[in-house]
Amino acid sequence: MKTIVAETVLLGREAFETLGEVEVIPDREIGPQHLIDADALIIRSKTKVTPELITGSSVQFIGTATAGFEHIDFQTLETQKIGWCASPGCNADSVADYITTALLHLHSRQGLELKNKAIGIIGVGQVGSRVAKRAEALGLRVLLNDPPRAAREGKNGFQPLKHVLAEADVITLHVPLITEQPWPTLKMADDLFFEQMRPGSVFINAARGKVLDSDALLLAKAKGQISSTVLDVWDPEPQIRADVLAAADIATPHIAGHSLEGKLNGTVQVYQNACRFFHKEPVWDPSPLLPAVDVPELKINSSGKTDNEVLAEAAAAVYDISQDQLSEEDIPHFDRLRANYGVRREFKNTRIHLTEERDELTNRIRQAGFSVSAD
Ligand SMILES: NC(=O)c1ccc[n+]([C@@H]2O[C@H](COP(=O)([O-])OP(=O)(O)OC[C@H]3O[C@@H](n4cnc5c(N)ncnc54)[C@H](O)[C@@H]3O)[C@@H](O)[C@H]2O)c1
Ligand SMILES: O=C(O)[C@H](O)[C@H](O)COP(=O)(O)O
Repeated sequence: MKTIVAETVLLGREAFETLGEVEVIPDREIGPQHLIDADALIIRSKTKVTPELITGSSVQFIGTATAGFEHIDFQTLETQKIGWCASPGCNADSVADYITTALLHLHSRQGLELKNKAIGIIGVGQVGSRVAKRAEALGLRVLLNDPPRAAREGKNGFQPLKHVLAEADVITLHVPLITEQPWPTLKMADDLFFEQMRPGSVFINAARGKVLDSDALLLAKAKGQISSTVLDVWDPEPQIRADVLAAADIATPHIAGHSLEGKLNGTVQVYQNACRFFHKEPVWDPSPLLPAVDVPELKINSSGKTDNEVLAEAAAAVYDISQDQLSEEDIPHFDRLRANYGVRREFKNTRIHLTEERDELTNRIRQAGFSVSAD
């Protein structure tokens, strides 16, 4: 069996060598010539699966080690009877850590009030539902919008978009990029969306760049409709727009899902699916390859501090989001920054020790994604 593996698939060679021959190729360079005699193609989001790439190849299975999968043309897969999988939820904790850190960063650095304010979560799937839990830990009232779920499960607990935009002080997008009716998300954050938002709100996009109409964001910002902007995803990537970058208070190179666990879970999910597809026994175990956690234990002197001050200290110690801040000089290096991204471990690996017993704070720290104990 021969597998073509995109270069940024973490430990892709190690995993797929247990099934046979592996060729590792830079993500954007994978071409039809590589797939002539390949059985499987394992990618992340930078490799676009188009008819030109796979027509005439011998590929039987394509796996993407990512949550999003709009880079795959499913009509061609169906016509060619090629099996596929994505990696649902692989990096949902990573994105939830990112959003929690971003909110706490704005709280500490820009005085963003979180307690008793409202957050509107657009798209309540793997990521959105985790963000909801974390947001409650920060004292935010949570408003949920997810029309596909509301249609399937009933409207209870979900609100119409217009209502969420009008009520929330923070809006965060966690929808897939969808171009078809009945619930397209392509440029869903347009002029009308921003007009309906509460003046002075915070806007966050860590979903996909094309879910946002960048010009509408710039206009909303110019009108003072938005107080702070957090952008992890861009339209286009990797040549991101300098004017949009300049409008973002927190600007990162599409790394919200790039925790070590997020990337590794993706590889494990595609490996297991490929094994099932080719009727092979999965034998690869990545756990001996995992490096030690940087901050396994964190002692925080909580006395005299608010819950969110303690949470901000914990979040910044585990993940300092300012290290990922993009500047205009970084634009030509966007892909490289992502490919060489350092090791970031998830909150859940860190145990927080408080210097005093505070039951409510202990619960909040746990709900924000950390382990916790009082000394
Ligand atoms: N920045 C990153 O690193 C990163 C990491 C992971 C995921 N993502 C992006 O975030 C998206 C969401 O991830 P997920 O794992 O939660 O996916 P998911 O499929 O579990 O959840 C998406 C949710 O959005 C809802 N939805 C669809 N259309 C909608 C609409 N028009 N309005 C409101 N809700 C709608 C769906 O019903 C679903 O509940 C992914 O598709 C991916 O594009 C980005
Ligand atoms: O959809 C996802 O899982 C994330 O956006 C992921 O980070 C995208 O994949 P990448 O561009 O990192 O290969």
